[in-house]
Amino acid sequence: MREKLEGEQRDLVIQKLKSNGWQLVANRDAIKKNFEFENFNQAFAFMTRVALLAEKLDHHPEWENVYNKVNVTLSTHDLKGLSTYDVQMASFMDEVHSLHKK
Ligand SMILES: C[C@H](O)[C@H](O)[C@H]1CNC2=NC(N)=NC(=O)C2=N1
Repeated sequence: MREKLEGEQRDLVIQKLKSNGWQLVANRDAIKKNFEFENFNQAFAFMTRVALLAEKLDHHPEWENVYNKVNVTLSTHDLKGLSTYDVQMASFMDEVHSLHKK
């Protein structure tokens, strides 16, 4: 279920995300992380796996890829903020990254 994160729940979630290398974006309610891989192939494999979940949830990352780097921002556009889907996407990305990293 997709819910906007608020109050204490939001604080707890953000604390956990920060401990996994996510940062709050300065001028909007969003989180970001830069992922690095061995090479382009690993980076693209990561993006392919993440894309399947994004389509399933109808929840898409803002991201850019240059060779072995994928810079990601997550936010829920129609709620103008962070939701449970951003947290789900972030943890999935961390999990997939740990399979693909050097
Ligand atoms: C029409 C379509 O369902 C919406 O535009 C979806 C697509 N993907 C999305 N992705 C994200 N991150 N936030 C949204 O609000 C969103 N909305």
